Amino acid sequence: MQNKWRLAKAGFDYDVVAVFGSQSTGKSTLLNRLFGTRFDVMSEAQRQQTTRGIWTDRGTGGMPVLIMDVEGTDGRERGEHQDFERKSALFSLAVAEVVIVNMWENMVGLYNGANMGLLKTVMEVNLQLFSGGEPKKTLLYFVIRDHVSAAPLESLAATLTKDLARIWASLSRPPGTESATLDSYFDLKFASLPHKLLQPADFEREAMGLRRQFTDAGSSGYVFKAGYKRRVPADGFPHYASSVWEKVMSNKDLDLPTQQELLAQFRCDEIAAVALEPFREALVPVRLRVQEGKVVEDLGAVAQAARTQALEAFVAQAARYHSGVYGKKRAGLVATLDSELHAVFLNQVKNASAQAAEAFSRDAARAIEEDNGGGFMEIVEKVRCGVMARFDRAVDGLMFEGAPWSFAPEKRQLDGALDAVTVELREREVDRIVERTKRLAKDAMGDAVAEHLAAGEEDMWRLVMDAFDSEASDADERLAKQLAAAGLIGGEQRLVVERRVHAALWEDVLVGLLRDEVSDAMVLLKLRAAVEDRFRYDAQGLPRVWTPSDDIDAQFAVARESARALLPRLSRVNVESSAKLRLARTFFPAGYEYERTLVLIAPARQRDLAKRFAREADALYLEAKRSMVTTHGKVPAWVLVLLVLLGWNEAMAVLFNPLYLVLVCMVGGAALVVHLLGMWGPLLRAAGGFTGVASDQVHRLLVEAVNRTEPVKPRKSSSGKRVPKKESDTEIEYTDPRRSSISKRLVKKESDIEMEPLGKDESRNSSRSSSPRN
Ligand SMILES: Nc1nc2c(ncn2[C@@H]2O[C@H](COP(=O)(O)OP(=O)(O)OP(=O)(O)O)[C@@H](O)[C@H]2O)c(=O)[nH]1
Repeated sequence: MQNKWRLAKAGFDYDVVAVFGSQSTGKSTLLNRLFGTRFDVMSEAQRQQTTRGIWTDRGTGGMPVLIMDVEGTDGRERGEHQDFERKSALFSLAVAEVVIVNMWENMVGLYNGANMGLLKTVMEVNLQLFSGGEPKKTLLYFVIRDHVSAAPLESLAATLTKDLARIWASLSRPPGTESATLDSYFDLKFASLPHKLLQPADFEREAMGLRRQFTDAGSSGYVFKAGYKRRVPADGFPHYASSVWEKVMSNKDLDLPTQQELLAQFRCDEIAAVALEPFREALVPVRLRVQEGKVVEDLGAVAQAARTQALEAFVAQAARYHSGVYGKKRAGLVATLDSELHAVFLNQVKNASAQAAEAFSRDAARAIEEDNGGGFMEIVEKVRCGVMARFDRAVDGLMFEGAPWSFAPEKRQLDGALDAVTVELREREVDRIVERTKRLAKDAMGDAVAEHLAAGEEDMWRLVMDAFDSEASDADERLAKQLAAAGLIGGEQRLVVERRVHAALWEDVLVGLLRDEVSDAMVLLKLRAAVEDRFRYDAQGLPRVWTPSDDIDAQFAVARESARALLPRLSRVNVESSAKLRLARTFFPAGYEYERTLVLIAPARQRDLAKRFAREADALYLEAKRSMVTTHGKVPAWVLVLLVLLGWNEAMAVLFNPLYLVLVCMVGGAALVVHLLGMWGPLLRAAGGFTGVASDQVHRLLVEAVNRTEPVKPRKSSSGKRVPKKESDTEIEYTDPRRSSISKRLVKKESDIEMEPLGKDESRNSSRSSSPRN
């Protein structure tokens, strides 16, 4: 249809004509005249059958007509294959809309002649083919050859019509067609041609006139009327013809409606397959990009164009076929197109979703970071709107008219993912606010806590708790303002955050500060300050100078006991006075056990500290005793006598030497002044200190001198770090504890503090002070 006759794209605009008749009656000659074909014509000299089987050709001069030259009936050569006549008639009537019955004039009226048998066969097979459905008319065009008699064509036509009616009446018709008349199945048309050999010129002229009826659609006798068409689209003709032929040759029932449905199914599938090819090709590049995780901007447009093109190509060809089959096949094609598109679209939506979630998380975090005054929720909502708008744009392009899909579930899923990111960001924001609140609280409470604990007064916990309560109230106020400004949360959720902040203020801030204050070094410092406060200074805060009349033991016992009483007080937080903690159940988060944080110094550590304090206190006591011996020691009488005897000459020399006398008087005067002022104790201590410093200096110089001669490796700690020199390790300045807090007097950090030498226990203490806890 395509390669030889160029008719495949003709749709329904083509016609099929077949010629029947007895053998060698000039059928091929007639067809060649009418249609310009080149069917073989029997040679004049050799009378034998020329046409065997059925031959087909297209009319020349652009005629969209297929002509079938059918083997003539009564063929002697066929012999036993008599049923070929019936089969060829069945096939021709199934395919051709116009059947030319070629006969000699002298055959007209011969009812028992070969032609009548042929006509009977034609009518029978026609009934077989069309009785099932809507009757399809066929034009029977009788061409009477060698019309040489005087009988007019009308008379011949009437004779033939009568014969046909008789045959029709004699047919046993299938149920439902009993009352059907001949003309409900056939139109009859008659023409005659002069003798080809006797009247060649007339023959040619009239043959040309006949030709116009087949070529000139405008002529009144035009034979190819729309009602005769078998409605087999040109591109389906080969399949239809071969399928009919197959049925005919295998003697199977042949009904045209079924054949046409089968043809429609076959052709619609073929057309759909062809239409799908460019569609799939157009999708390949975008599908690849989508599979790489990209969002393809023009995916919707590309897909829609490819889909429309495929459908149009299908409709253009398939719509000519059986409407029921076509409808189903079209729906099938649409389903295939849409399912392939949907798979790509789903990937695109998945990519768009992932990109939206990522962009939201990143952009929102950045916008919060660069916050220029907008509230948290305002910022997040703005970013979210932008992200969702981008997602909608990517998805909207995929929703074209009649599309059976919706991406609402994917959008809901994305909404859920963005909600989760929002919650995460909000928690991070709340964490930041809580951290800020904690920092402020630490700054605010740090000094007060240190001061109250350093004073160690009976009511120190009340003061500490007052400070905590007040800070907690301030923090609540600050938090409420910050949360409101950020538009973060309110109501129940705010209460939850508040309680979380309370727990942080309590444990991370206050208890943290308190634990710093009750480290070993700090506790020992406090205890020592407490004992010194009572033992070394009098009620007016002046340093004591011990005299033999003082009861050092009693004074020391009182001072030590008062200091010892401080240790248990420091060991546990007393929250009785806190109004906030009285309502701990609603103040802290549910399940928070603040009681476990109350113990600051465990009993074992308390015992250890008590021992270490006792040793330090003993040192104070011994120092006090020594100062009294130094100040008030008595010189024995024999020493004085010995002194007079041995120093008589020197004394006389001094007395009689004016220079020495003046010097002695000055020294004596100064000593008298010191004595009268009661300054011997401090003076001796100052002298002792000076001697100590001088001895240290000498010691250092000696060590340096030795080191210069013999290099010594630097002393290292177990961790490999250089250990500072002992001489500069400790630098503690003591002043009146009633005038400033102990904490402020601590110049070096606690780990650097080293107590005074304590004889045999020194090594044990020093090893304990370098333990990890310290
Ligand atoms: N008398 C007469 N002879 C004709 C006419 N047309 C053709 N012939 C001759 O009849 C013979 C058979 O012609 P074909 O055209 O081959 O006849 P056919 O019916 O096609 O023959 P088969 O294909 O063998 O059945 C040829 O020798 C023709 O010259 C005609 O109109 N009148």
